[in-house]
Amino acid sequence: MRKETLSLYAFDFSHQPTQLAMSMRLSRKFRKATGLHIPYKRPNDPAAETRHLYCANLPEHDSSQDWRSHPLFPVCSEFGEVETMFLVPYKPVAYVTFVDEGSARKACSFLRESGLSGKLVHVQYAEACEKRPGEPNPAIPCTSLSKDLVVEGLILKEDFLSPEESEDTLNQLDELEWESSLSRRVQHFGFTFDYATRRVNTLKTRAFPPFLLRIAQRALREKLLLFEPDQCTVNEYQPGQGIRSHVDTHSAFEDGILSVSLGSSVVMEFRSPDGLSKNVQLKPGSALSMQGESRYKWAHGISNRKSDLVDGKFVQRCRRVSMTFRKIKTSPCKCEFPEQCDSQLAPIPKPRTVQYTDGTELDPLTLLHHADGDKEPEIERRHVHEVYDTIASHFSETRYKPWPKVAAFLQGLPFGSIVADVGCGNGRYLACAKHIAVIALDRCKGLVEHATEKAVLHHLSTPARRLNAIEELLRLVKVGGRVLIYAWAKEQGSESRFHFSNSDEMVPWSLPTTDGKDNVHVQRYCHLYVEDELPRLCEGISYASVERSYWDCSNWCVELIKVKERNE
Ligand SMILES: O=C(O)CCC(=O)C(=O)O
Ligand SMILES: [Fe+2]
Repeated sequence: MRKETLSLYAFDFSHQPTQLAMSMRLSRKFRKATGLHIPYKRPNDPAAETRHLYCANLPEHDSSQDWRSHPLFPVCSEFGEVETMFLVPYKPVAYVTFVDEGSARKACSFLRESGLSGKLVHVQYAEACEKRPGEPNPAIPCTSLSKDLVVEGLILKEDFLSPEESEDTLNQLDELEWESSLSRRVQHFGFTFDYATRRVNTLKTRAFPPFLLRIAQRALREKLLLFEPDQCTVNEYQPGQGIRSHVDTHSAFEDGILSVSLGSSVVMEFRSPDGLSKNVQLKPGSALSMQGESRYKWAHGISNRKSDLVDGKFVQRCRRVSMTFRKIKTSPCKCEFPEQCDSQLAPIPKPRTVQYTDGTELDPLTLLHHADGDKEPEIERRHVHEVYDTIASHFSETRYKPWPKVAAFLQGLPFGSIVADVGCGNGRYLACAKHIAVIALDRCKGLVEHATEKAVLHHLSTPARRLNAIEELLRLVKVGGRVLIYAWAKEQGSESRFHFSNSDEMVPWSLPTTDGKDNVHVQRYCHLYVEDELPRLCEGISYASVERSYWDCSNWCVELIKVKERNE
């Protein structure tokens, strides 16, 4: 019974379900077993001839070997330039990408007729397909050796702790209390680092225990740390858990950040703003020191997956515990990388007045006081709706990553839930959770079980309109349904480019022009929420209760539950 009801609403949001990989079973099973995605798929049109060939029934190979040493390479090269080959691990299968379709066609006919080394080869055309987020990219080199690190300022000391010391340290950490407010368990020593704001909380302190002090002293002697650390964060990662790509806040910490690994090995990914990627395997007992360019310019992160690809082989992850040692910074950062530096970010100009097309010129915030009754306030019409119409496509290009806590909210909803995403923008949350149906609000009156609202409430210019919007969201959900609301915070995190002094501000948006001339700046009206403002606004709503209220990604957020019908 339950199943039947669910199947009505459980939409599959994976785009193009027909586009499975070349050998569908191979690809699915392979991905399940290894976590690695084959970067090719069967062409949409079965008759299409592409520049990629799928070749099966090949002689056995070692997928970590250089593809140029595979016997298929010289044969294919006879017909044109081979751009790359992908040797599928554990399978006698390879994909060959030529620079042009003509060469692929010739090689395809030859291989179909003559095979390889006297053996029949099964050949089909394939299409290249994007790697999915979180899957290892076999094209990014991964090293576990210090000598191969090519990121300036990155130092890897493989046997920093002996296996006995590593085990002993892990046991000592496990005897202490873990905090579990994040998705990962953490411990803080010295000052506390707040992962939400990515800033240090200088009030909370907990002394370094002697075993951590000893490790810190050794790192200092070995120049893996440049300053005596006064902050250490211990992170626990279960298989499948990671940390999103980030540059440790420049203004929060001095140069020289040290990560010591315990338990399992993991691959840490480094990305430079110039588009370069490098992967580093961190083995248990190793110490990775980020100094200079690697600390200030490169972002580092760990993908949420269960195994990593190292030298073409899969390494399963187990529980990993890392100790990150840092020295907090008390003055603005003056590094050589201003584009990555929160202390040196240039603010977008904020003119006092705006010249409107009808010739009038005024300070837009003066419009705020002319809001009258039910009519759409002038400030929202000119500085929210008209502005978003102008910037829509550029805005959408810059908003593509789902925020983890919003995604977690969606993922935590019961199977088959129906969700209204109010203010869904370019729909970046549509594919976050496949077990729920995310539908347009106005088409599903009365059907919606839960609602999320992001980036709408902070554009409403009066308290009455804000309350109305929240009540409207609650009207849409059933009793027991949840409403998640995000609204911009006056207290911005360190990664934010904005600094707000007032609760109502004009926030510029810089729009690139198509003719390459100077960017145009448009002004968006925003009401910035202070701590507790959202829950206080909701307090007067008798038919809903505030389940949670928190700060995330420079927004204040509330999660409400509708406890009864409005008029009950
Ligand atoms: O777990 C690690 O090795 C790194 C942690 C990290 O990058 C951080 O806490 O900023
Ligand atoms: Fe970090």
